[in-house]
Amino acid sequence: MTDLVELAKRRGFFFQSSEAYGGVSGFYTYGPQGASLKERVEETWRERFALAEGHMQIDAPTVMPEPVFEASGHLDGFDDMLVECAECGESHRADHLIEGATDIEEAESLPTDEVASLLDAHDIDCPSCGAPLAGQPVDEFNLMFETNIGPGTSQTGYLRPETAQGIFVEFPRLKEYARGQLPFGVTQVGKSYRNEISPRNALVRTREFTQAELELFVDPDGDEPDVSSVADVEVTLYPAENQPEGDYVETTVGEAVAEGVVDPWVAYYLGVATEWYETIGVDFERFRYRQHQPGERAHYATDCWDAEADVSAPDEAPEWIEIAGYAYRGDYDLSKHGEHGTENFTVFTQYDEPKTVERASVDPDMSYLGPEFGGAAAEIADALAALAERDRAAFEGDEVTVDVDGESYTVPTEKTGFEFAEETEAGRHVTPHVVEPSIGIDRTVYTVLAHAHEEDEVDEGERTVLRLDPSVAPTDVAVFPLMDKDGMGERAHEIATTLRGEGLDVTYDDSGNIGRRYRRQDEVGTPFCVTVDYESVDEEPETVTLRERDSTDQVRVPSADLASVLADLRAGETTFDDL
Ligand SMILES: Nc1ncnc2c1ncn2[C@@H]1O[C@H](COP(=O)(O)OP(=O)(O)OP(=O)(O)O)[C@@H](O)[C@H]1O
Repeated sequence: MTDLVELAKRRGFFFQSSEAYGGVSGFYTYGPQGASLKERVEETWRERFALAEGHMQIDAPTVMPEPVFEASGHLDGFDDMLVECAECGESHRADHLIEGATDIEEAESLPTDEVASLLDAHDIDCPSCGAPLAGQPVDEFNLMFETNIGPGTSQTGYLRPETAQGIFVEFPRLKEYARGQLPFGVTQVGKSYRNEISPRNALVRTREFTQAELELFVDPDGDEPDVSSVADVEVTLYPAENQPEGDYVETTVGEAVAEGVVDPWVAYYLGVATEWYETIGVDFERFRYRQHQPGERAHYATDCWDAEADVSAPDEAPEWIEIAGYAYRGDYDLSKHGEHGTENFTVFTQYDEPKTVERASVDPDMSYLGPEFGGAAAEIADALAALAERDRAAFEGDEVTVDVDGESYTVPTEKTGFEFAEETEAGRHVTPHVVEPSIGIDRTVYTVLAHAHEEDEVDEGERTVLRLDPSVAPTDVAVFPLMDKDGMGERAHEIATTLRGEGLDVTYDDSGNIGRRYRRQDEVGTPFCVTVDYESVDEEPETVTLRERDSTDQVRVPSADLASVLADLRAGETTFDDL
């Protein structure tokens, strides 16, 4: 990681923020190259996950009030295990220390006291100063950043730990925009915040990061998805039962669905995602979808697969990081907001044909039931309502008997308010289930850089090159005058301006010898360089040298054709060899 992080800093991809004040860990600034690369990765995501799929996009606030996170479960449960070193005061993820020192894979799912005993039993030391951590308490630490909304402490708010809540909370309005038709999808790209105990590995674990999330709302009793458009997409799967040592399964999305290996909705998005990862230049030799172990999944999720990338440097041991999660989340999110919020989080789905349904009901209150019913009137009313729904015949006699907490109560039937009717229903209210592709943009950017990063030999000697796909490279083309004299500088400026006018991102560089300039562009991943030389200014019609980054091959191209040649090369409609 260090070579890449050093290159990223030197060439303006990313660097630690606020270094003038000593820096603060877990916060990174994207420099000129990185900001552009990140923006392009986000843009390609939007094109594939929102525009091509016909989904909505929203942009919700990053601060949300406390009740949102009470409902979502983050306030109670969004914790990591913290152990602090008594010697140096550094904080560490206790579960990560256990995983590093033992065969235990998901220490996160163990109780804190057990993790504390494991720290003792395995004589685990502080990674920062080497002092023993034995005897130190392990605590649950909530990862949300808390803030006050408005002056005083009147209202507590939190920085959102995931963009998803902004979508769930607005569901009652969003469903109107979708005209109440399921399935429909809502996307959002934006910042999320987690007060990570131990931020590390540059962009991989930060305290402020960008997520791109899609929440697809589906009818749990509706049709299965049509995966035909991505059925042939090849995927490398690492199913739960094959972990940790077993084989990967090389298959297609279509086969994975046919064989029941992946939930069909999740599989559809693994297909969409794979197409997207290909466009941004992820190396599939170092990429897999790993299924969550049952104990690792959130209790409400029925299937979840993480996209994982190996971001190790060449010749180093693999270093797998999670870059995204693709999950079937059931109705958990909307049910919770339905229970806590004041709006309706269900959707009315219309049947193809109206249906006749039987409705049986009882008096919902029954507070008139006297002391002989032990003050259990409300519970008796509930039990009778449930009985009416499942067994209408129980109300045919003069009395009806129900059990409440092991006690039997007999109520005169006329007092139950039992009613029965047949009704015609046009549809029903359902709480949609959620299918969620949740992508970390920063980890994706990091993967794209790690997979593009190479050292190779060219005529001019050893070089560092980023073989970035032209669709995400921060600069489309660099324009150089061979020397800034004899009109070459002026022509190069004019050509740069013309190309900018065509919508290309162009760098102009006239400093240092030409070899050095090529090398600089190779290091930031610029796919093509144009050089204006003596031949260019002397000959009619004017030609320039076009150099390709990966092969370092050069051809002469008429200046007048440059914009269209570059457009074709970027779109993959022509190759450099064809020129
Ligand atoms: N601290 C972070 N820094 C950068 N990206 C993050 C961070 N936490 C989460 N992400 C990104 O958001 C995505 C979805 O978030 P999710 O809640 O599934 O992550 P997670 O499983 O908690 O990640 P981890 O287990 O690595 O903490 C992740 O796949 C990752 O790409």
